[in-house]
Amino acid sequence: MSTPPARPLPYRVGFGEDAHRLAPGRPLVLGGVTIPGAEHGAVAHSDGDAALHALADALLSGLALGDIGQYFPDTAAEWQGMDSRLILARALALVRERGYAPGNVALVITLDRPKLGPLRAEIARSLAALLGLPESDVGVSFKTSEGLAPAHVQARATVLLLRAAGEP
Ligand SMILES: Nc1ccn([C@@H]2O[C@H](COP(=O)(O)O)[C@@H](O)[C@H]2O)c(=O)n1
Ligand SMILES: C[C@@]1(CO)OP(=O)(O)OP(=O)(O)OC[C@H]1O
Repeated sequence: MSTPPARPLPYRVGFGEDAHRLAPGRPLVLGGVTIPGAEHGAVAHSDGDAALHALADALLSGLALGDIGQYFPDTAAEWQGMDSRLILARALALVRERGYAPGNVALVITLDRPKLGPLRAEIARSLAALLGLPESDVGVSFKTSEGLAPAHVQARATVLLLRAAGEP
């Protein structure tokens, strides 16, 4: 996929989002964490981790590198049930190859149930490890849809990309 070389800006900002319908009898995975006791999980080709999909798209968008569907088509049998941590790792590699690295990230997950607040630290720790960031640079927020979309999980992410030291 040919993309024009990024201008060597010292900072770049990216934004991504993802949503999945929820259905009973499947796990709910968010930020690489399987949510204990969740009665509904994401309907998806992969493991349906909307938080990692939003973060991966945020990384890609900061350098105009398209979106995750271009790298992992949801029609390809090889990605059926895939661990979305591989998607985030690929987006991170593409960003790093171009001389950038995440500075900090902000993630909002919209989910009516279950309450994710008790898992905030675990989710932030998981994301920090996947991104190679301190937890203090990983902002994780939770919202409900106020009953508008109870069978739906959505995530939105913003990332600040920093030009790596020593890059020309
Ligand atoms: N799955 C969720 C959703 C929300 N929270 C917490 O509830 C607060 C209120 O959410 P509203 O959408 O009604 O504003 C929110 O600020 C979160 O702290 C949660 O823990 N898990
Ligand atoms: C992750 C991929 C590929 O399995 O599919 P889904 O798991 O359905 O997720 P979505 O964000 O709808 O599309 C992106 C695809 O790359």
